[in-house]
Amino acid sequence: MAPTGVLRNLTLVLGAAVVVLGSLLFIAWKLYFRGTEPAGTWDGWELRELQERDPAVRLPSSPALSCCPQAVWKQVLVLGLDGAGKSSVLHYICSQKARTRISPTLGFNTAQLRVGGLEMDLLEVGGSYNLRAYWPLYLSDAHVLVFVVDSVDRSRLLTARQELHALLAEEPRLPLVVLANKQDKSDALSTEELREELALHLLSGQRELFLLPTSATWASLSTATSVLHVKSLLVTLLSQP
Ligand SMILES: Nc1nc2c(ncn2[C@@H]2O[C@H](COP(=O)(O)OP(=O)(O)OP(=O)(O)O)[C@@H](O)[C@H]2O)c(=O)[nH]1
Ligand SMILES: [Mg+2]
Repeated sequence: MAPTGVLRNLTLVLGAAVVVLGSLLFIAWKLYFRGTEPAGTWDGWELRELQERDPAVRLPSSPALSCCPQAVWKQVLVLGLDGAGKSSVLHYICSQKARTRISPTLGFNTAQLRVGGLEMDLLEVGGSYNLRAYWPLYLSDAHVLVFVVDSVDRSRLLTARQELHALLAEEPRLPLVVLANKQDKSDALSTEELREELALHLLSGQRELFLLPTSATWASLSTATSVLHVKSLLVTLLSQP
């Protein structure tokens, strides 16, 4: 391999390692301080984008004093291939607004939502090839996995299926919410077709498993494919004892 190729690969690996370290630090930070932030409502949300170059610098400032120490903290891990719509879905869930332009996630995004006594951290790890190797590191803290699939991207369905099955092989009980995203597109596969293509029956077993059609566009705000249904489902799932 030419020296420039080696250097490029080395840079990619180092970049990804920095991302992972930063996000693990962030999770540790959240675990350490969980329950010490003020409670809010669906309107009380934050979305942070932490890029690969300076993850530590962008860590949140010191948390506020405790007002609701009894709040229950849960983490939702949002994964899926690059371009599937993870950031769009997150943004929509948190702000109830669709975004017309969104950049690929180079590291990870995190958002916080509070509903009554439930505090949810939603963590998206980018879906590009070099970041997928790190997905399994985030599973152990997750209470629910949301896996977003581009319902139009037929050529990569097999890859999505392989990544999902590999991830869950070691997690037989982790609840799974699969989002059949981009249902607004005319050539989108239906949820039944996707259930088959992703071989979801092999993943059901002991876990709770849901497959929802979604669309993270303005036009779908009040339709059956609205991402807002995901929000309700997550609250229901995570409110269980
Ligand atoms: N038509 C349509 N486009 C969507 C939908 N959701 C996302 N998109 C578009 O798909 C592209 C990728 O969306 P992202 O949200 O960045 O995808 P991602 O899964 O976060 O990708 P990575 O961060 O690279 O892993 C963007 O151009 C979005 O505007 C949807 O429901 N319908
Ligand atoms: Mg993204």
